[in-house]
Amino acid sequence: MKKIMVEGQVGGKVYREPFSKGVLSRSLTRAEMDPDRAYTFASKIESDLMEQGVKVINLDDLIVIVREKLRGEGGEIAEKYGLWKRIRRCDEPLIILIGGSSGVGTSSIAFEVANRLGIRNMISTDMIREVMRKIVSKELLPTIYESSYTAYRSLRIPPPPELDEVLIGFRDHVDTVSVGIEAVIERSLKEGISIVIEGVHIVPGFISEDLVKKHNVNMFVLTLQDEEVHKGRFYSRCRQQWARRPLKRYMNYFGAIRRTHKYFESQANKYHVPVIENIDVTTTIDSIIETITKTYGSDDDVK
Ligand SMILES: Nc1ncnc2c1ncn2[C@@H]1O[C@H](COP(=O)(O)OP(=O)(O)OP(=O)(O)O)[C@@H](O)[C@H]1O
Ligand SMILES: O=C(O)[C@@H](CO)OP(=O)(O)O
Repeated sequence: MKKIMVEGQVGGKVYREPFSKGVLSRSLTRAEMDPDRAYTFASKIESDLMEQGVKVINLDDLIVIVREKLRGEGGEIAEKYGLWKRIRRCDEPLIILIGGSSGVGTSSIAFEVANRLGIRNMISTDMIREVMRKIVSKELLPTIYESSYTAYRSLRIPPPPELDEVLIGFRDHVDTVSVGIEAVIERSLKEGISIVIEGVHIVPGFISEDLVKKHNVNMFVLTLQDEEVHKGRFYSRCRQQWARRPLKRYMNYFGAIRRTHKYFESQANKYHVPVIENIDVTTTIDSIIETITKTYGSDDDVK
């Protein structure tokens, strides 16, 4: 039996490729459909098209057929599938910035959001900091050789006693790493690459306004009001086999980390950045997706 061909366009050039149940089911699993059900659903789509004698189907028409069939099986997956498709087909890249004090869950949430939206690029600000450490000397920028919550220890000029030295150090540290973050955002925008950037250095007010005001650049701050829950996150992470960062260090500096946490909240409020209490992963993800959906419209907005 001859395969159905799917016809699309890339850069104005028409291409054709065989209909693949695997490709379609992967899109459906991103909309949180169970993998087995997704493959069965994709097989049904293929057999329906074959019964209708379809030889070539346009990609846009295929997406409409899938979405209509999903609506018949429950709206939530249809909506998530529609959002993902809109993001993938949008000309502009989606840049998502997820900040928050150490341990609130920025890495974990960033990974989940990237997966849900089918965004293949993700980078932590820790990694950006690591690169910057190779480029500048400790003498020139001593605070980036520290953690964000210990940067005060390397301030070249100790702050006046009336100021909070932890925050002065944190600001100096973040301000420097923000230069690297802006470079990643600018490159992503120039190359049209959607990306998720996460970490303690994503602080409202430290990244250029010209970048964060763009409608396809979305910043979020994660918080944890309950200090015991926050502490628990360090226990949970340090229990994981791959964890290399010592629990004792975070506990020793937990007071400083909480001061940066408070600073995140005040900066987010000052710059009107959405603050999400990261108690439950699914709720956090849904909250981020809901905000982004406003950028990309809902299913009904699409023709
Ligand atoms: N909503 C959540 N519910 C339960 N556990 C969570 C949640 N979010 C993250 N965690 C867990 O909390 C721990 C810390 O999360 P994560 O490493 O993402 O924090 P982080 O903010 O990236 O910390 P750092 O910036 O120091 O790397 C991990 O073990 C993670 O699995
Ligand atoms: O600087 C920090 O706050 C954390 C962020 O992950 O990095 P580290 O504790 O590994 O220095």
